[in-house]
Amino acid sequence: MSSLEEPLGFDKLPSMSTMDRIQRFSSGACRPRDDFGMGHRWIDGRDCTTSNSCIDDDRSFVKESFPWRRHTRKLSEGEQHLLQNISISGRTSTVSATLRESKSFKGHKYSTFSNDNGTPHITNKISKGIPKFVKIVEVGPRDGLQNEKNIVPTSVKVELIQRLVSSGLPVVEATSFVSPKWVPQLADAKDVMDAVNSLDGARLPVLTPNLKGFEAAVSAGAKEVAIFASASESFSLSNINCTIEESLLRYRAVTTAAKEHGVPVRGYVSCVVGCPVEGAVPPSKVAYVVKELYDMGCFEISLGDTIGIGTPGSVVPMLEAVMAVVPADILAVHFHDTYGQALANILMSLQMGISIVDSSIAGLGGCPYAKGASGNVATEDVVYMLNGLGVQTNVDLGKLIAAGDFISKHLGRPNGSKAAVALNRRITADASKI
Ligand SMILES: CC(C)(COP(=O)([O-])OP(=O)([O-])OC[C@H]1O[C@@H](n2cnc3c(N)ncnc32)[C@H](O)[C@@H]1OP(=O)([O-])[O-])[C@@H](O)C(=O)NCCC(=O)NCCSC(=O)C[C@@](C)(O)CC(=O)[O-]
Repeated sequence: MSSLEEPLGFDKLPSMSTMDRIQRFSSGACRPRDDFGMGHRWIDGRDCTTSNSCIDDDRSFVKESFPWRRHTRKLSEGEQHLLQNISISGRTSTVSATLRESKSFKGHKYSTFSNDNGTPHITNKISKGIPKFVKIVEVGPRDGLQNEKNIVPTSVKVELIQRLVSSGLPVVEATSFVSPKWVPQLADAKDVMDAVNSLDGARLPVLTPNLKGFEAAVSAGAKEVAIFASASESFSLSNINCTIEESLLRYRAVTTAAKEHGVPVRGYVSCVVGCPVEGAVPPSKVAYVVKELYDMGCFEISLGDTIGIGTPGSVVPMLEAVMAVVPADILAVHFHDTYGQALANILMSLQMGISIVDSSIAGLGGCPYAKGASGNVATEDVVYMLNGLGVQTNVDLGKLIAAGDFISKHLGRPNGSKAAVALNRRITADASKI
């Protein structure tokens, strides 16, 4: 497939049905860890043995993990109550007293999906396995801006980074030390780093495509770097002008130098489900590149759906293949939202044990070498969803929205976050009970 027209589905991927895969990875579907030769960290809060059973004996959950199966059994009184209140037929959901509001934003409220009156089963089944804390890696100042045609002044980039850091984000990717001929927008990387180096409260990694970039980054004061490989040969060539194997060779040089300097290295793998040129990318290829980056010492590896083409149907087998070769807790997911699938993919990834999510303020972004791909999932939308799930991020949504408005205003376009737009317009006044 050479266009972005069709979503990748299981028909393009080997064996095992969607249901089987998803259920296998639901927190309730404990599996023998010997299958994958890994520890059991990936199943959050549950201790699973090699006999495919869980110590907390939640076998019923294995059968009943997902809502589409609910109709096969009799609902409890509480469950019926909840379902009645979540009216699918209505235009807006009317979840009422069963849900408790818990957060406020700019004087109006938005809720956390927290259930307190006799409907624990459904909620537990959906949220079990989802981590209590998710680390958000903000990529807006780098991934978000790299594709902007008009050069954004350094002072605006710096203010954006300051605002993002002050919102509580633990990691803000600041810029890239790449060739200015390839990405002119980030030619001011050194100046940006000079201005933000002294900021406290967040790590500020930068992208480095080779040793030259790494050395420039370190001299500019970067304390963490990221290398970026691809699971697609074509994308590797168009993005960094070398094959996958050549890139791994370069990155080995970078990770070796980084070890000497005591600089942590994050790894990226692009095109983890699809490539704009090659179409579907086999999960085994993604797993291969991930393992290479892991073995060369990357402390964290981000899986990039560069063109935003993935659905839970293609993301699950990809994660399955990757989790077979590296531990889930070093993995991050990085979804572009071209097809509006990013939040669904994130939710599924969380249910599979991922606890690090990349996102971009106001949904900015797109790769200059992946034409047609839109921005990353908006950080505001991710935080809104996680708040709703009761997952901690330590991010102040109000400050985040202000940061998104700031950069959107500068770029002269509407904020790409739906949550930000809704909360700004206060159109959620009534929906705040949802
Ligand atoms: C990798 C290169 C440099 C190869 O580019 P090249 O042209 O093959 O490099 P070269 O080694 O032949 O050198 C050519 C010139 O570039 C210079 N050069 C060489 N390296 C650097 C450097 N680090 N910084 C500054 N200058 C550099 C070098 O000094 C030389 O300068 P000249 O002698 O012509 O004056 C180039 O292809 C490049 O910079 N690519 C980066 C492209 C990019 O940033 N793409 C967006 C990244 S986003 C992404 O990958 C996806 C991600 C991470 O977001 C996740 C996802 O969504 O999937």
